Amino acid sequence: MVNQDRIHFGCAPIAWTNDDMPELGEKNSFEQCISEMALAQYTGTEIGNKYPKEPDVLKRYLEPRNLQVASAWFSSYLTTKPIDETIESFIEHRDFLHQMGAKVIVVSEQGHSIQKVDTPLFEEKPIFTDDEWDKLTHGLNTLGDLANEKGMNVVFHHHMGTGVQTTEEIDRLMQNTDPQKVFLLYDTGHLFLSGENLEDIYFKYQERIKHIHFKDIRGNIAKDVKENKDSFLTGVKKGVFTVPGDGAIDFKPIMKAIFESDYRGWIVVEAEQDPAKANPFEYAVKAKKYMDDIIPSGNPV
Ligand SMILES: O=C1C[C@@H](O)[C@H](O)[C@@H](O)C1=O
Ligand SMILES: [Co+2]
Repeated sequence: MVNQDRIHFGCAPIAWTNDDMPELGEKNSFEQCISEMALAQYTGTEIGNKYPKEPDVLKRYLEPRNLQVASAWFSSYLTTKPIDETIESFIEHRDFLHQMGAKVIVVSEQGHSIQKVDTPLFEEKPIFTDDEWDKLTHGLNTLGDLANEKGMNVVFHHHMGTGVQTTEEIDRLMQNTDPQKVFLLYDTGHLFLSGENLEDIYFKYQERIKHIHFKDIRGNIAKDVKENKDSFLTGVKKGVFTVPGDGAIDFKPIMKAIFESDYRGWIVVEAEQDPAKANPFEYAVKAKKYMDDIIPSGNPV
């Protein structure tokens, strides 16, 4: 199978409107967002808070623009709340994504997360206890079973400011979950900002990686965020994240590794920054051009 049939490029709405900080891009409309993604030659999207909630309505907007739903974020609280609460909201989310034709469900553990809290990102990340790790890994296996019921997969999102951020934490999560039930989302921006080795992690988990987020890091701003003890969201507002090709990450070896592996699925450009400073359409176009340029030769997309 040629790569154009197995690897697809999507774009996340977070560059137009940021669900964590609705004041960023509040005037950008849903239709502007999806029309600009399509114009920039993406064929998939994730879901933002301005998207219609009813599958039939959303399909009516996406189909004429040749956009599919790649996935959508789900916050689990397996370490801090009764599992039944997570299961109930997960099933609703799973069924919506299933109706939209998505194959993977992005799950991030938000128990003790400082992602949305005004706390120094590099000093205060949570560290799970052994008991919390057990709750998390057992709970994820349960969510994995629920996803598999619909022919879908859970892809776990390691994330800055959460209990699963570093290589050691990703290793522990992968080792203690069932490889048939829990897969990995590979997010370049979070790995780089955390100081992890991107290629090592790709090679180690290539069989379990079923969804990819591409974002780049502005090195000077990352340094500033660290020195100023800024929070995650302050870092975003300062512009720590940008699109692939615009920052410090070398995406060429990563793209090569992805195309030479058996990866099938989406590469979603997900670069949250202030749309008033970084025009989302211009950055989406720039990212697509950069990615097309670095696809290893012999793999037209
Ligand atoms: O996948 C993601 C979804 C966002 O809400 C999150 O904060 C971002 O950093 C991310 O990687
Ligand atoms: Co991400």
